[in-house]
Amino acid sequence: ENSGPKYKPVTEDRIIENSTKGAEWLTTGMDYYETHYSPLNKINKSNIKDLGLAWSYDLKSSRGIESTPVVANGIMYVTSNWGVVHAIDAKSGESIWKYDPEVDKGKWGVKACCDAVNRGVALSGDKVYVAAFDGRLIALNASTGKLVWEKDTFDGEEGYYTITGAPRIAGSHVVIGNGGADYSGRGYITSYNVDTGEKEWRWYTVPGNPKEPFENEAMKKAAETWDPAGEWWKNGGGGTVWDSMVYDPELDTLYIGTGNGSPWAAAVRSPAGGDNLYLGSIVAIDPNSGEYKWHYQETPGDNWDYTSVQPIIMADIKIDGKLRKVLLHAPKNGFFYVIDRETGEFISAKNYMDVTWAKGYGQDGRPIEFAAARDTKNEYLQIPGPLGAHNWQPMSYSKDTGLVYIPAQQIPVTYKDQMDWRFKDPKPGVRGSFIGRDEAKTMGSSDAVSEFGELVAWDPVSKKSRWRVRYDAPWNGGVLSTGGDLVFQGTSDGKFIAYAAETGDKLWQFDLNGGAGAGAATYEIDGEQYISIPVGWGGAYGLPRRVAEQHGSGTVYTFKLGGDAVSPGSLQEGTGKLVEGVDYDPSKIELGEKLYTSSCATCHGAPGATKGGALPNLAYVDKNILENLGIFVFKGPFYSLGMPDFTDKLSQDDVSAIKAYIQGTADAIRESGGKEVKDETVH
Ligand SMILES: O=C(O)c1cc(C(=O)O)c2c(n1)C(=O)C(=O)c1cc(C(=O)O)[nH]c1-2
Repeated sequence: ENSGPKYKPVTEDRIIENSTKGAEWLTTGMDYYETHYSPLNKINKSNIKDLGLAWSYDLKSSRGIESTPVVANGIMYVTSNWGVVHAIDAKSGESIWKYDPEVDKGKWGVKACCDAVNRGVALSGDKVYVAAFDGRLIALNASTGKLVWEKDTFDGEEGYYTITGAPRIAGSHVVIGNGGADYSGRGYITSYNVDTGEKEWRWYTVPGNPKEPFENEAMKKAAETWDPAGEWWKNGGGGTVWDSMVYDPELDTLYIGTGNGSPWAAAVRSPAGGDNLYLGSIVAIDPNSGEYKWHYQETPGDNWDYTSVQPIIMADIKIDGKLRKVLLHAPKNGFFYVIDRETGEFISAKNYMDVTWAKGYGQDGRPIEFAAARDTKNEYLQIPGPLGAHNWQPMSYSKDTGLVYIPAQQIPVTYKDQMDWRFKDPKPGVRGSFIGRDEAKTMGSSDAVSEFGELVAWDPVSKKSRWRVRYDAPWNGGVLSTGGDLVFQGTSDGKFIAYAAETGDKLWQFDLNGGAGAGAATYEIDGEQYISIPVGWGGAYGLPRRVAEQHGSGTVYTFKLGGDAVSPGSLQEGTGKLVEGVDYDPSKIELGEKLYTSSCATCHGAPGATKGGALPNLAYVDKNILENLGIFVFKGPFYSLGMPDFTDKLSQDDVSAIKAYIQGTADAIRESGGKEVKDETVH
């Protein structure tokens, strides 16, 4: 069937060998260390001005693209929404095959806390592995795209689980976690045999019912750090492993980052307090047995949606004159960690962005918190907010400069605990509760502090930044660093930029068809170096709002020296005109706002807050759509694209109230001369 050259199996030796050459990009983070760094240097400071588009490839998608391309045997593997895999000729940009797992989007879209995204594939042997949004781990023949095996990693217990992360290979095991901690859900990872797909082991990240036998010693220990009066176990407790895992073949250890608590408010989840292990932690696991080795908890007793799932990098660096095998980590909570990956020993933690929840870390590796950040009565200003000082966008560690390049941001919120909150008790006005979210916090915005983005060049040894580039807006893309002394980053305002790795001087820039999020990859074919970035605006911040004016179809842009391909255009999304003329009863606006907050805000944002992100802002839709809102809300024409069905949740009267709120807001904005409203619906 395969007409091309024979596919050379991807092995551990080959990944290790390639890490010093860089001709291929064999794991989502380049190699096992997941540095997002390549030694390739044909494209460098002296010739970067000649970098041009070699080819572009239309992913035919409209939501966030978050997958770093993986390149082996001249084939690039990129995923788009819901877990669709594209195999592309990495030199020409021609399609080789495409695999669509055909997720039932109407059924699963409602469970997307943060857009129906996918962060890429793993390669092993002659197979490529992807996890579909609906929980299936899928093995495909890497040269033909034919299905080899697939497993339901939810084992039929769907709840509110989804998968957005890339699987990782650890020896003969392929391991995958899931998302769902914002909707309850008990986090776990599962291992399958790479060849047969046979299930090998499962490791839960938080304990179950303390009255029942624990799965293992680690769960027993963990249960001592939760208050049983919190009844977290009835609904899950959180700790989902929805993004990073790294594998060290030398130590034969898998490192996972765990997610936030569910619900977010610690005082509701575990009233007597406690660290609530293993939330907000890095945990080392033996990939052969699935047994716990050690953990380090970055955010004890998470109270702020501070996931530790953000990309983990392995490095071997000198600290106090001694070469240490470490993990480098910049989770949501704003601190940069260096952890010994042999022992789990805490080496250092220092904030890389402003934080209002902790003053710093003690020698014991515990944060010194500010009391206000656990105030259960008063509203407080939380920095970082729930989208983090750094989210899933890959950071990069350059072996040449010794710096970590962090796509950082500040998105503050005001938080207030909802102490009377109950699991799965939908109420008008409780954000996201009609689509199953479990937060137990209300959120607002503050005029005292601003949102912005920053590219931070961080020295993990001196614990200081060497340079910073400031952006007006947050949610900028992942970072690639190269042996050409270059750092590449896509931005939320739709640029692809190259900086000098030592100084942060801007050297080159290219206009994209929309805001970028995914990290770039680089590889070499026939003596030429290529740099490739998949672009598609979305994700948690981008779903309801946008930064760039332009918004295009998901597109892979690939560059080379002297490239002169024609750049793809962008679509003009919507009219950009406030909706006008829908009849409504002004007395219903107040109820409408509450119902909107419970049902619509997570995905569509506040009406009029921006002109819309990957999904439309409802103050800017066509009059016909708002007039006929009921058609869309009850298993309507967008259901098959992932729009929830609000049957049994909203009545026709409720829909009228929501219409009144949207049209009323649009009218108010128009009357005020077009001033955008504040978005109180962050995350
Ligand atoms: O708690 C979870 O299980 C979970 C899952 C996900 C996800 O799977 O994408 C995100 C988050 N949390 C989250 O907190 C978050 O900020 C986030 C951003 C994104 C994204 O892709 O833009 N996903 C997620």
